[in-house]
Amino acid sequence: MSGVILNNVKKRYGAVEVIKGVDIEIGEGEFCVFVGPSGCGKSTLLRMIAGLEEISSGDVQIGGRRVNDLDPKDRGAAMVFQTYALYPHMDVARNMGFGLSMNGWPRDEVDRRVNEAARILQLEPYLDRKPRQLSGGQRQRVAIGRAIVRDPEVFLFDEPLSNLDAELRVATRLEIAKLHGTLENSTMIYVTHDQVEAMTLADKIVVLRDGRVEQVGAPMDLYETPDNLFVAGFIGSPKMNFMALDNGRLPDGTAPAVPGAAGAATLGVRSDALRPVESGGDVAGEITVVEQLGDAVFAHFRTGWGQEMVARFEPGTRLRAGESVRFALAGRTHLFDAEGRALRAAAERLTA
Ligand SMILES: Nc1ncnc2c1ncn2[C@@H]1O[C@H](COP(=O)(O)OP(=O)(O)OP(=O)(O)O)[C@@H](O)[C@H]1O
Repeated sequence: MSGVILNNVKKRYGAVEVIKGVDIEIGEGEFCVFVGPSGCGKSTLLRMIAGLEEISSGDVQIGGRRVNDLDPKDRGAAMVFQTYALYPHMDVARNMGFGLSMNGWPRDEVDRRVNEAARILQLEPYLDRKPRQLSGGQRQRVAIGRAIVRDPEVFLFDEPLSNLDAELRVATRLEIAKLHGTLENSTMIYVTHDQVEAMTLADKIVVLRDGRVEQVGAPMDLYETPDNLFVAGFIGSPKMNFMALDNGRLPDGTAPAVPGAAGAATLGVRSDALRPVESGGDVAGEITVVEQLGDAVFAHFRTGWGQEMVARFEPGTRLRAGESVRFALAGRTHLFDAEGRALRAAAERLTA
């Protein structure tokens, strides 16, 4: 039993409340990602689980035990930080085993665990190198190794990829996903502001905003059925297109073919749910920028009422800035009320 439960957790710095009552249940072996914009409280929440920040009120449980008053080292959690903070004068093996040695573990057991972590992370060829002789990705693997040797119930990752360049970020992300597969039953909590990392790694995503949970769910549930405008706009790339509705009509007076639109304040549609048409359709505009990505073409266009939107075209489609385009809504559409809450009943598939 190594799940993590947060029960009405709050954090105050003086008079300022930065975590405003958070309830989350993370099952044993689950990979849970906290995602949200800068300053929403992701790191604070993770540090409260780790024991690096005091909990102002509420409970944190790890493996069924309330850990609020336990020292970080007694919580069964190991944290991997954004800056790997390796000891520059120690080789890789010493860096990984140092914490255990300091806690009086026998040499044989430290060596055994370091070798096992090095095997899992494919660091065996580098065990006697110093950190300066490693790439950024290898250094981050050593930092992860330092957590693995402790054999924790819960791994806590605080933006571990943000110091790596784009290519290494993808490679290390895949390694972390594999690691989760290898270390069966170990629960992982991972903080990022990058929704692509969240979508690709998580079993469960917790979307945070301003110290509160906006929605919890599996990646595709959040993508397909966001609870509100914030989650709809945050999850998915490119961002969902939003159009204001007035009595079911778009700002240019068009009534889009969406059941239930009359009661909604905002219509949301992803770039792949806009089907190009020669005439008629629901939305028209002029292309401003064309992005050729190889496996897709994204056309950014400006509608007659001056709104920037984006549509996905098939690979190889030839488009130019300045061209006029028209689209029918041809896929899942999302409707939101004036408070930004999803109106679920109307969010149904259309075959326009
Ligand atoms: N020691 C502190 N004293 C006062 N306010 C703090 C302190 N530490 C963090 N905060 C505030 O708490 C809020 C949450 O910070 P936190 O670092 O958890 O956000 P985050 O979501 O991890 O952001 P980022 O993605 O930028 O790291 C922020 O508004 C921050 O300014």
